[in-house]
Amino acid sequence: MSLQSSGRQQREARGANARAEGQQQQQEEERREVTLFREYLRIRTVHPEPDYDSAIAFLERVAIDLDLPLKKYELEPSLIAVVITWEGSNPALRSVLLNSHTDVVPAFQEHWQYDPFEAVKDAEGNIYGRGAQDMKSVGIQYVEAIRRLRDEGKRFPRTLHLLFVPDEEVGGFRGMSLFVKSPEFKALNVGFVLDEGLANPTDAYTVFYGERSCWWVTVKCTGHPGHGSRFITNTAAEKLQKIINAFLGFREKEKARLDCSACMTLGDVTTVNLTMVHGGVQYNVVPAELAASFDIRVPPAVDLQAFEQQLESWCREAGDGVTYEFAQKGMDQSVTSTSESDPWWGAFSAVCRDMNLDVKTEIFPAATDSRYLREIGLPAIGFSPMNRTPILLHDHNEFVSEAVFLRGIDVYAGILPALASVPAVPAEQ
Ligand SMILES: CSCC[C@H](NC=O)C(=O)O
Ligand SMILES: [Zn+2]
Ligand SMILES: [Zn+2]
Repeated sequence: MSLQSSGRQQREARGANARAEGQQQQQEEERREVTLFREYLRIRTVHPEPDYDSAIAFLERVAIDLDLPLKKYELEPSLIAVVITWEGSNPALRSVLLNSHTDVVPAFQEHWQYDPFEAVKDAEGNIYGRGAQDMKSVGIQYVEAIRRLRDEGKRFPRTLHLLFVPDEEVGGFRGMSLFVKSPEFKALNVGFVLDEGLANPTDAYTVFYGERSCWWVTVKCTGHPGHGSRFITNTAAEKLQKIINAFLGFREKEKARLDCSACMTLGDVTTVNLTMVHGGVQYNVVPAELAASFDIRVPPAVDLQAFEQQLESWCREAGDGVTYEFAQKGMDQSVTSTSESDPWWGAFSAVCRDMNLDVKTEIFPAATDSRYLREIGLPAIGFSPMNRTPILLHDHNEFVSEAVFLRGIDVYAGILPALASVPAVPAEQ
């Protein structure tokens, strides 16, 4: 038997130590907000088989504890949206929707310092778990901010709805996409939405007012087949080479544009990634068909018609028999107003200023459920209040510190009253 303990044993030992420390600290002083957050992290709502039943049971307990009504809406068998509502003093006004998704992406245990579903808190107070940033923290921060405001006896004119949706991490097609089209959603009478954002490693907080369109495209190249020992003309591979060069050449240019400007962010440029290649039969057979799939993200400022013409011309120039097909083609480019004269943004930004939060507005680089809400004309802001935190969503060792998590509750306890007190906007008068 080796004297050296395996990586797994070391991890387990570290986990046990941290757990022991965590438990000791918890017995002494852990705040209930943190305990609730860690409890939520331990629920395995992880794809491909998320345990939504346990998440719903957890939310039912949260609602009872908050003394607020909870409603469940079945979007598809076993896919349920949960809404917890704090009614405003003037429920005729449009409501504020606080959205979060309950599902999380898979975690590869062997790359984690601690078990991704144990919610270990280390000696520095960092809480590790899949969903720590994306976005179980946010769901609990909404809950705890509301609890605090209610405990203080506050009440605001506008209704606040806490929405917990499934399926976001696999596109929201069976989640938010269905929910926004339902009469039950319409009945929520939503006027403004807060949804997820990203951590920011600096002192600043990033706030997202739009997102890039997601295009997933497969380019199919056909050509002459034949024996692998010959110079066959007009092959699928030569066409594929031109396609890859054109797409990745454009990628280089966009990357250079991002790298050479300090004020540009990922959301301002187009990214192109070759994510799959398909085709071929055996070593000595020149294939009649090869295909490449690309994940392309296009900023809202780009003319989508012109961009598609560009793709079309790259395919034409690659030769005959080159076609493309979309698996995903986001066409909505709505962005939410960040004009100080906009009543919602005005309220949000004013309260951030009052709290001395340094806010940076950006376009979200990937896709969130906000796109379904913006598409039906609702203003939506992506905001996960995590500054001084590395961006670790979907990454190994996802964590947020206890201090940042708790500060985020203070931040919402400032923002929610401002949003729920926005005076009647013109459409409501
Ligand atoms: C367009 S469906 C995919 C949605 C996914 N959202 C989070 O990572 C993304 O790839 O951005
Ligand atoms: Zn998310
Ligand atoms: Zn995610």
